[in-house]
Amino acid sequence: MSSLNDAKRRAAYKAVDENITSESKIIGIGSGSTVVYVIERILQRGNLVNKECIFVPTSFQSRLLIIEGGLNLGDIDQYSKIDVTIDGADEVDENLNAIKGGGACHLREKVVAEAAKKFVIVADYSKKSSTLGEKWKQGVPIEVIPFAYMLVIPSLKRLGCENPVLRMAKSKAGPVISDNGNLIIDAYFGLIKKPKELLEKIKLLTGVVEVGLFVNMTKMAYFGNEDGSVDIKKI
Ligand SMILES: O=C(CO)[C@H](O)[C@H](O)COP(=O)(O)O
Repeated sequence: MSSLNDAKRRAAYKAVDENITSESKIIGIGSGSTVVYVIERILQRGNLVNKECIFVPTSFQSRLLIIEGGLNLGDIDQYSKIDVTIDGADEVDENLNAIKGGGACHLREKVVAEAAKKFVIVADYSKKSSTLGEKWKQGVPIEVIPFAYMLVIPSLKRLGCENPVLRMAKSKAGPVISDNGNLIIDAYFGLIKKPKELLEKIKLLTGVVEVGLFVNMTKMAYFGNEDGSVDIKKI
C-alpha cells in the first residue's frame, strides 16, 4: 500500500476507534477515498455492534458503501440528529476550517456534518496546512444551479477569483453533475485568510447552492503521517 493510502487508513481507523462509541447510534458517513477506510473499520467491529446503529450517507458513493457493507441505511429526513459524522477533506487549516467538495459532495456533506453533535475529519498528511489555499490549489468547490452558472462565474471574479472553472467530467462529455443535479465551479482565491468572510460572500451570490468551505464546524481532525503515526487536533 502507498504511504498516502496507509496514512488515510491509519487516520480513519483511529477516528473510528475513538469517536464511534457504544453511545453512537446514528452515524454520518462522509465521502471520498479516506472514508472507504472508515467503513472498513466500522465493518471490523462486527454485525452485533453495527446492527444497533443507523448510518446516514452524504453521497451516492457513501450510500453504496453502507449498502454493500450490509449496514443499516438511514436518511437525514428520518435521522436529523446525528451522534457523530466522520468525513474526509481536501485541505484543513490550523483552526480546523476545511475545504471540501473535491468529490462534488459538499452540499450533503455539510448538511450531515451540521446535523452531528460531533464532526470529525480524517485525512492524510498532504491535507494539513496553516492557511486554506496553501495546499489545495484546485479552488473552492461551489455547487451552483445549472441555470445560473454563467451568472455566478463573473460574480466570483468580482470577489477576487481570477479564473473560476466549471468542473468538467472525465469520462463523459460536458460538466460534472452533482448528486443533486447541479454544476460545480472551482474557484481559487489564493490564501484564504478569512474563510468565514469569503464563505458568506460566495453564499450570497444568486444561484449558489453551497460552498465547500467548512468554517467553525470541525471538532477534531485525524491526520495520518508518512511515518505511520497519527496527529490528532482538537478544537
Ligand atoms: O469533500 C469530499 C468529497 O466531496 C472528500 O471528503 C474530499 O474530496 C477528500 O477526499 P479523499 O478522502 O479522497 O482525499
